[in-house]
Formats: sequence, structure tokens, C-alpha cells
Amino acid sequence: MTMHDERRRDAMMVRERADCVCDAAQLADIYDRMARDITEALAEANPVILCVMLGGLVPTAEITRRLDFPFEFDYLHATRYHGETQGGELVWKVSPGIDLADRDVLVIDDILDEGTTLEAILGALAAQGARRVRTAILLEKSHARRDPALTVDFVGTTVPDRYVFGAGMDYKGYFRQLPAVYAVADT
Ligand SMILES: O=P(O)(O)OC[C@H]1O[C@H](OP(=O)(O)OP(=O)(O)O)[C@H](O)[C@@H]1O
Ligand SMILES: Nc1nc2[nH]cnc2c(=O)[nH]1
Repeated sequence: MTMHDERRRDAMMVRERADCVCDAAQLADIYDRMARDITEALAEANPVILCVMLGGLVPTAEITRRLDFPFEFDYLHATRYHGETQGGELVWKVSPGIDLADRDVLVIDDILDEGTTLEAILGALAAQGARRVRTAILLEKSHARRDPALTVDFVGTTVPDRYVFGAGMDYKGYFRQLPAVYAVADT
């Protein structure tokens, strides 16, 4: 069996034992509410919406298809989990291509965990001259390991302090496509 086969087999076993912590119907309600709140705040602001790849892809698609106002769209790619379940050093792969000087910006990502990724993104966007940066994060992980000063403008819901996957989030690269969110079972 190759290393890839083993990773796939491990992922399938983890999925079988995982607990659903947010089902597809709950996610749809969450996306509706986030889109309403974002519309209220940004419909007249001509914003740039930035998807944080990769995990932000699904929440960004779900939220933006519910937004019926003009905005420009771009992405950035910053990652620190590298297909594993423990965070490491943040690596910037792609910076936003649109000039952000004096723009209202909305960053959409899947999960706020230790906050390292979001802090770095906010620092980078400020350095690019964005006028105001708001943040929309589907899931906020419930624990005390991040700086309490780091707040999010639009939060979907909170999840327990367990590794989660689905709705854009991966388990070792797998299962981003699942329409619900699952937490890895204790070993
Ligand atoms: O709050 P933190 O502890 O920094 O973790 C949150 C980040 O971790 C995940 O990204 P990851 O590095 O796994 O890359 P991915 O989006 O490609 O899965 C997620 O998409 C967030 O961007
Ligand atoms: N997929 C996934 N990525 C994360 N990045 C930080 N925490 C998590 C998590 O629980 N799941």
C-alpha cells in the first residue's frame, strides 16, 4: 500500500467515526443569516471580497451567491496546517491581486482556531492600504488559546475544540466537499 493509499484509508476511517456538529440545513440557515448581515453592512460600500484559499472556498461560494449587490472578488492563499491537524508556520502562497488601497474589504474564511492565520492576513491587508477590513468566518472554535482582542465581524457559529472537517475544511486534504461539518472522534 502506498503512502497515499494509507492516508486515504485513514481519512475514510476517521470519517466513519466522526460526529456531525453542524448539518447541511443548519449551515444553510447560517449562510442566509451571514449574507443578510453582510448585505446590511456592505451593500453600499463597493467592497472587495477576498476568499482565503483553500478552506474559504466553500463558505465564500455559499455566502457570495446570496449577495445581490455589486462587489469585486479576489482571493489570497495563506496556509499553516499543510494537510495536517496541527498548525505550523504560516506560508503565504498568493497575495490579493486587486489594489486594496482605500477599499472596504471583506475576508471570508472557514474557521478561526488559534487566530494566527487571520492575524497575519489582517496585518498584510492593512499594509496594502485597505481602508477598513471586515471578517466573515463560518466557524469559531471554542477555546481560550487565541488573543481575545481578535474579533470577527460576521461569525457563522461556534464549534467545540476538536478538529473539524467538511464545508471547505479538510481532514488531511480530504472531505472539503462534504455538505456538513464533522468533528474527529477522540482516539
Ligand atoms: O486560526 P488558525 O489556527 O490559524 O487556523 C485557521 C486556518 O486554518 C485553516 O487553514 P489551513 O492552514 O489548514 O489551510 P487550508 O485553508 O488550505 O485548509 C483555515 O482555513 C484557516 O485559514
Ligand atoms: N480542517 C480544519 N482546519 C483547521 N484549521 C484550524 N483548525 C482547523 C480544524 O479544526 N479543521
